[in-house]
Amino acid sequence: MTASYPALRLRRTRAHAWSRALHREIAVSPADLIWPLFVTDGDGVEEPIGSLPGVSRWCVKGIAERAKEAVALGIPCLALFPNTQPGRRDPLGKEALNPDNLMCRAVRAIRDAVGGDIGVLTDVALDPYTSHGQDGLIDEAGYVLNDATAEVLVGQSLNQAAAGADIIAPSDMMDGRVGLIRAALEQAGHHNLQIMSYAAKYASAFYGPFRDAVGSSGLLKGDKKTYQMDPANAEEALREVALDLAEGADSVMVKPGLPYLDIAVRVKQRFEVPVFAYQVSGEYAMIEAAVAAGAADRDAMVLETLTAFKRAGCSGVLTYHAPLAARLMNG
Ligand SMILES: NCC(=O)CCC(=O)O
Ligand SMILES: [Mg+2]
Repeated sequence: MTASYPALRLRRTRAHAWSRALHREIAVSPADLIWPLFVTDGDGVEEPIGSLPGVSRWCVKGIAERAKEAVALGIPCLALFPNTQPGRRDPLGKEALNPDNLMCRAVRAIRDAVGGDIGVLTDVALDPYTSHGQDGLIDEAGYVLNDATAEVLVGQSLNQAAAGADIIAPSDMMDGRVGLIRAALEQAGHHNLQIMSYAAKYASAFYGPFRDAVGSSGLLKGDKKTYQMDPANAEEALREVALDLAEGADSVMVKPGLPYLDIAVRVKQRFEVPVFAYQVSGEYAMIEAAVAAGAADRDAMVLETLTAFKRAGCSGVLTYHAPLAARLMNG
């Protein structure tokens, strides 16, 4: 039984800042953020990414500096993505298995710089390493092979684990790979290594700037619709999540973010497990374009979108705005 107007006036609790603070249902903090970073070769290199204004690729040393910055800001985790040199890309993505590849060097540099003060999430998929830009191995027709790819992903995961990764994050959408990776990690003694699976990753138009950032956009022919999900499907996302949890994922991700908040809500309500969202490159670029057009207040928009993820039930958000957001939250 609830009162009705005028006994009930919902504006009463909104009348003062102190009261709004008192009645706020959720809060966002730097601890909710995962900061994605792009790694490139060289020494003292910072390469701005045209389609992601304000975001750069950093050399390994630069990544170590960003790790120190993240620790100072209270950001608990970094996500790494390599921009592999063209000469090191091949149809099989073999560079993913190189213990001295960009990703592994960056993990070790972060460890040297800040020890265990920050978590390092490493992306598992072959698109930054293949000469065709697909996330896995392809047949003559260009179809991405599931089981052959999953085998390479296991090797890639073990390679990242050996370098010191804290969270293995398979983003490839092959069936069955979480179980295979989990079994291999257990067998290798990595009992506490987390898996955050990109469980519901959609074949989205919002990934364009990311492909520029890792250098795969010019290589990719066709699309990724035979493995990433159809944006029309929600029930299928719940099946994807159920499968990855059964195979040993510790947490699951929904990607992209804002256009798929309904998926995040349904996953959280159904499974009651840690859910993360990836506010992807195209979402970042939309905010920056709106700001550049004089149509938006960046700080307010960034904080509002992060609040929305938290309200939807997400434990955290991968966002390129992480350092800005942390600064704003820290006041
Ligand atoms: N596997 C990571 C991504 O595909 C990121 C996409 C984006 O930020 O657009
Ligand atoms: Mg799946």
